[in-house]
Amino acid sequence: MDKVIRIGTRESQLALWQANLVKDLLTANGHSAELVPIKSDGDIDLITPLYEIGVQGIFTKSLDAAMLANRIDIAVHSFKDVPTQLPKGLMNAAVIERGNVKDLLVYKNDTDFLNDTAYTANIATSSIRRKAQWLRRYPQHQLHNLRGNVNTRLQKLASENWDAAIFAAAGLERINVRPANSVILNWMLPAPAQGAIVVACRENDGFCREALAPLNHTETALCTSIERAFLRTLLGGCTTPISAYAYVSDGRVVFEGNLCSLNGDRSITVTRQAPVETAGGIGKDAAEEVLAKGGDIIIEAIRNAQA
Ligand SMILES: NCc1[nH]cc(CCC(=O)O)c1CC(=O)O
Repeated sequence: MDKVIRIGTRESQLALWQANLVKDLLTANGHSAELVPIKSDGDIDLITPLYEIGVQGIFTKSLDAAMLANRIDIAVHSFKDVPTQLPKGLMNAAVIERGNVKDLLVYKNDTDFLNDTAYTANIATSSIRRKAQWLRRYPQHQLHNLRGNVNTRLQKLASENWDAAIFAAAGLERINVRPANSVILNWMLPAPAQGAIVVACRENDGFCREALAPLNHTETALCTSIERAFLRTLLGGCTTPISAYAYVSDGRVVFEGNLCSLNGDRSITVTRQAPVETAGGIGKDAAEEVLAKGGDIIIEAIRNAQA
């Protein structure tokens, strides 16, 4: 009998859903696996916006520590929460096929306010990427902080006097809590790796690496690695409104990346296309173009504002 693979997970409904998916995939391949729920700092303080906490990997570091201490064997993460610099000794061993990548607006009554330029709508999100893109499109709106897991955020929206709140569609759809009052924001460019799930393990754990290899979805792994290379090249250690999305169409990777100022008054978008076989470098390339087009000045301004 195989050893039982210990799967570390956060305790939110979405995290447990994602961990159970990985457990089912491993079990279907003949492995034994069990869930080990672990609290993350990002789930304990639900008031402070994440960009103010400023810690890279706030959702992932408790699981990373548990893996390095050999209390769990693998960890399941929303890929967009994973820092581009992994702790020494850990590796991303599989990227699961991507779900819905888009952002979703959940509204209270109707979406008429989107077409009424005289109305100051109240929109809730704690994501600086969503804030910046929203303000670029709707500069007259008022934004409010909204933290917590998907379920707490939906409850908070119901109890506050806000017009709408922004979520990752994948988060709501996976656990079946997408309200009827919701619309996909097709114009909003998602966070790098949004909608994708990654499974990490110890680099020296050959057994888990082999068990996870068949779970890797090549196309999702390629697209998210391009998006994360864009992020890594732009990110000088500060929290910045950076978006990126890559997908494969007719054997080609189509990429779009964006860097925005905090209030959305400046925005640089870069696009790239390349055949799948040679697309590995287009995320880094695109980021260098953003920097050359004035992105370095936007990043410097954000760094000064956050210092
Ligand atoms: N930052 C929190 C987070 N991390 C992953 C998801 C949703 C699932 C995903 O994007 O893969 C969410 C919630 C949200 O952004 O609304």
